[in-house]
Amino acid sequence: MPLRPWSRDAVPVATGSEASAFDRAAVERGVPERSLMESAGRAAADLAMRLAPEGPVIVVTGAGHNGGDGVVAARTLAARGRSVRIVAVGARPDPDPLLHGWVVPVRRVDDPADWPADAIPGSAALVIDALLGTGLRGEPRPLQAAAIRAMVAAAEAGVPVLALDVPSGVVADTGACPGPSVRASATLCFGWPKLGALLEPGRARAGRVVAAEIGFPPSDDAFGACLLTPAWAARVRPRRDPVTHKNRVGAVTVVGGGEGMAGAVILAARAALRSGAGFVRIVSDAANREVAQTTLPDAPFVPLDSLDAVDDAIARSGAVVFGPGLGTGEGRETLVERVLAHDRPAVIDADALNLLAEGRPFDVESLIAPRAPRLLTPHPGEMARLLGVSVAEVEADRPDAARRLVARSGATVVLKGTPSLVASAGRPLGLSSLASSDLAVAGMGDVLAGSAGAFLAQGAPACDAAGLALLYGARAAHLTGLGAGLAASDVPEALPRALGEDAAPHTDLPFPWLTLDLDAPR
Ligand SMILES: NC(=O)C1=CN([C@@H]2O[C@H](COP(=O)(O)OP(=O)(O)OC[C@H]3O[C@@H](n4cnc5c(N)ncnc54)[C@H](O)[C@@H]3O)[C@@H](O)[C@H]2O)[C@@H](O)CC1
Ligand SMILES: [K+]
Repeated sequence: MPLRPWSRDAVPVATGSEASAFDRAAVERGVPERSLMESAGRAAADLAMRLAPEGPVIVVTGAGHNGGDGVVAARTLAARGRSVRIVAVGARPDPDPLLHGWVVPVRRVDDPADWPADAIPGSAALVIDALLGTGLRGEPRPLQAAAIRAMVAAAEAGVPVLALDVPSGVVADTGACPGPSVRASATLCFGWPKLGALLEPGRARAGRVVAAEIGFPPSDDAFGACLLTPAWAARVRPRRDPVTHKNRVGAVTVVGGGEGMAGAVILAARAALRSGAGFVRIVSDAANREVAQTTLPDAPFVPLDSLDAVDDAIARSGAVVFGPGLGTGEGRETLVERVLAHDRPAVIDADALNLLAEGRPFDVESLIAPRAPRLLTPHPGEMARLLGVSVAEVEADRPDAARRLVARSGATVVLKGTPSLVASAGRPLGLSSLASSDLAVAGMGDVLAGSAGAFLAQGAPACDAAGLALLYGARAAHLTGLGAGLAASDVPEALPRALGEDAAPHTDLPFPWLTLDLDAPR
């Protein structure tokens, strides 16, 4: 199973506005706009020839620079002997100077009420969508909406669509689709992947996301987000010294599991062990002792009402995982106070978050300026409770919700979902590159919390621990080969294989300009 996505490291991700500001700054410092467009269009022609090695290509162009990229791609394909036609939507110069004198048939369409049915024939081998890029403002106007609908119809008839920079109709800042939007089989982003192609609903429209180096200056710290990839994980993950002992490689205490909820702590504890922790303790309801010790004899058991023993377990640990299956019944406040009084890196999950959301005994603001890193791992429902908003409001702007919880808590935040996000003060927003519907199964949150706890205990900063747990957990799930039949308890067993994989990320795209090759969502 080839390791995907391919990249050299984490990949900077630009919103449409950041990309436009960066474009302008590059041009102001003397980078010729035409040379950027030339590289963009030629990369598009390279990818088009790979996606459709033969047969006619239709390029749908708009009036802006996205359309210009499309004209360069059309001219390059024509110069390489391919049959290509432009469908020009809105004004472009005639003849277009970007054609460099090559003759490419152009069909102009100006009337939204009269979209020619044969403009995009079902016999086309590929449609290139160069209608709207980062310049889209508001809902596509009637003419552009008609062109988008024609491209959607072509996609539904089985013609592959290659979108340039962002599928037309998708807002490059947010992934929102205020009107009709193109369904691309692949999207080629110029310079950097656009945030809107990585966040839903834009992600589902973008298909495979490929990014190309086209001659921009370095982007150091210019953008607010980055894609966390397997190549990044392999670089930052903690590794054991050859000479060491069990307490030096990460001791974790998992605190959770009210009566009858032993499964959650066992999953988290097993995930911590399988993520490389050298010593894992379980603190849980006394009623769970037998099942915990039978299922996971490796982990010493401490009953959670023996508060002095709990203190002792935490004091001996490098990190705490607090909350899986905990329950929010009476008396839990004392435990919250006791556990969070420790100067220990902590993953705060599930019912520990629900207790904080109710201010029992204090709220997330009291976590600010902790002496040790805190990692909060809410799903959208828990996030909504913590912020006092609806789940719909969280889903409407997930990066904003994650950043707001960071501002309120001072902690690092993982907002689970597609994709899961990692937010931390002063760091770009991390997006997990390994989302899959296979992970939508009960107990995956417990596995994530346990795994993140293990990376924290091994010395990773909270944001790295979060990203590592997301990526290795998802990769482990993939390696099981169980698809939609995956159970959370399968994942810890596959974590060592994911962590031990020495395969380099793989791509079948042989282009020197390639900076990212990310599969379509499954
Ligand atoms: N400026 C640069 O340095 C580079 C820009 N590049 C390309 O340029 C694109 C951005 O170019 P532009 O800023 O010209 O913007 P676009 O080409 O994305 O869009 C602008 C055009 O869309 C129209 N438009 C905007 N909102 C609309 C709506 N709601 N309905 C219908 N039409 C609408 C505008 O009237 C204008 O004609 C990028 O996405 C990328 O493809 C690349 O060539 C790389 C270099
Ligand atoms: K486009």
